[in-house]
Amino acid sequence: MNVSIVGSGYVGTTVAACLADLGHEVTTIDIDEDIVDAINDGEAPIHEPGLDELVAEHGGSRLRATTDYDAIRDTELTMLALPTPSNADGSIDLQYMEAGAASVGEALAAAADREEPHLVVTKSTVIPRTTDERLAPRIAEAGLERGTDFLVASNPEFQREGTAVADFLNPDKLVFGTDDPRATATLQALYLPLREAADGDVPVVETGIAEAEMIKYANNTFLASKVSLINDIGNVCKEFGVDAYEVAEAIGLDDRIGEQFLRSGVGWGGSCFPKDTDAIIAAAREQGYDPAVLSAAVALNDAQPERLLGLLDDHVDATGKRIAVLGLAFKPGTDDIRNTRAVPVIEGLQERGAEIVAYDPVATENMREKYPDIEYADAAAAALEGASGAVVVTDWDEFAALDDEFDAMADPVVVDGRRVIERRDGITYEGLTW
Ligand SMILES: NC(=O)C1=CN([C@@H]2O[C@H](COP(=O)(O)OP(=O)(O)OC[C@H]3O[C@@H](n4cnc5c(N)ncnc54)[C@H](O)[C@@H]3O)[C@@H](O)[C@H]2O)C=CC1
Ligand SMILES: O=C(O)[C@H]1O[C@H](OP(=O)(O)OP(=O)(O)OC[C@H]2O[C@@H](n3ccc(=O)[nH]c3=O)[C@H](O)[C@@H]2O)[C@H](O)[C@@H](O)[C@@H]1O
Repeated sequence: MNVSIVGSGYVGTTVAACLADLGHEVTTIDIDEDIVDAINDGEAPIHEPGLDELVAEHGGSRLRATTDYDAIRDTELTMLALPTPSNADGSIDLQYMEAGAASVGEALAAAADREEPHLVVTKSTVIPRTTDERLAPRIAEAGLERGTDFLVASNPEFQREGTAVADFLNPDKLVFGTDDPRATATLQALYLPLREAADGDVPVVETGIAEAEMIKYANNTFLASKVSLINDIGNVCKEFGVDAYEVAEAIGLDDRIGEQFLRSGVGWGGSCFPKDTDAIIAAAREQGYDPAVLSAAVALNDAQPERLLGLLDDHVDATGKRIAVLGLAFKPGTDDIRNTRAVPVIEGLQERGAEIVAYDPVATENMREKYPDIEYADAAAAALEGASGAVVVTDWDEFAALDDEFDAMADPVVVDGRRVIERRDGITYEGLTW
């Protein structure tokens, strides 16, 4: 199948490379010429395990990139994988989606007759009814008729950063939100090679467009709330001196609860959980409903970094003291610092007048751009040397191996926000929820 994908970022590039690997002819369209050149040269523009190999194999052949929207005319289906950031009030900013949809419409309108309507698929995460009410009208503006010239659908993406390729190729489910059997048939054909190559059966959810859009928010906000709930329970555990990780392991054995996403600590960050939770809360409020549990999940998440620092305060007055921050990325395996819990931790330490020395195996340069004035160490050991306290923000494996390095601290107080460090003799250890 000939496929085009508008927006060649984390999602667009991963999906494009995987679809090319499954045998489709794929063209990505991006306004960023560096991204376009990289893909055509066989180089992945972003870092994801397994992506370099796929782009090296298919880039410039079955996988191409361009800045020219006219390329979509030669394809049967266009996915929109454009950013959906937050406005200042947390609501969704649809400017990129609307601009992309309008450009797709213009490109399609300039083409001569086509036998079948072109399918435009919303891959990005958008509020229910966006595809119908905000995107389809922008496509039609160029003089096209929905149903005759084009169809729309929603096919949300559930891949995670750091495992995006593996997640896309072996998804827990595929969601096809459509209002026309021709759109469903096209999506079925698109994903047939994936389903044939996947390790097991891949359930397909055929549903309406708004339902598909909502499934994505429900998925992300459920997981974010699950982490907030275990953090809430973990905070209670801490009050009683109970180990929240032992509790989580036991409750995770109940199939109705499930063992995943029960790691309590300093909270959730990243490019999507915070933005998507804020966006669906804002959209619900606009409809006149205030989602109490989701709002509480956000409030609890916002409070965890200060609880972490409160435990540090119990042992050290950080004013004028050297404090090590171990981990800056929003989760291990990535250099992404978007909405990382390290930001409120750093700001809380700055308010206390601490002298911060930060370390992360890969995210230092990104954090340096945001906070150029704090000190960055090139190893965890160097960050700990002479420090009067250390806080652990990201669960990098390498922190679990730290041992003698704590001996070099001026005052060996370790407050662990991710349960990576074992309690041991010679350090004053506080776990956030254990
Ligand atoms: N990053 C992730 O792991 C996941 C993201 N999502 C959702 O997917 C959507 C896209 O996210 P990312 O891929 O992370 O964004 P991104 O920011 O990495 O990529 C977006 C790309 O669109 C390009 N672009 C912007 N305006 C354009 C235009 N008018 N025409 C052509 N290209 C344009 C940008 O240059 C950029 O390369 C969002 O809605 C996000 O919530 C969903 C699942 C996972
Ligand atoms: O919409 C998206 O962009 C994606 O958002 C998340 O993926 P991602 O943000 O890459 O990372 P996760 O592994 O979900 O972790 C999110 C945050 O939750 C935290 N977390 C996760 C699990 C846990 O048990 N405890 C916990 O604190 C992580 O440290 C991290 O800060 C979802 O898991 C994906 O399904 C979704 O496609």
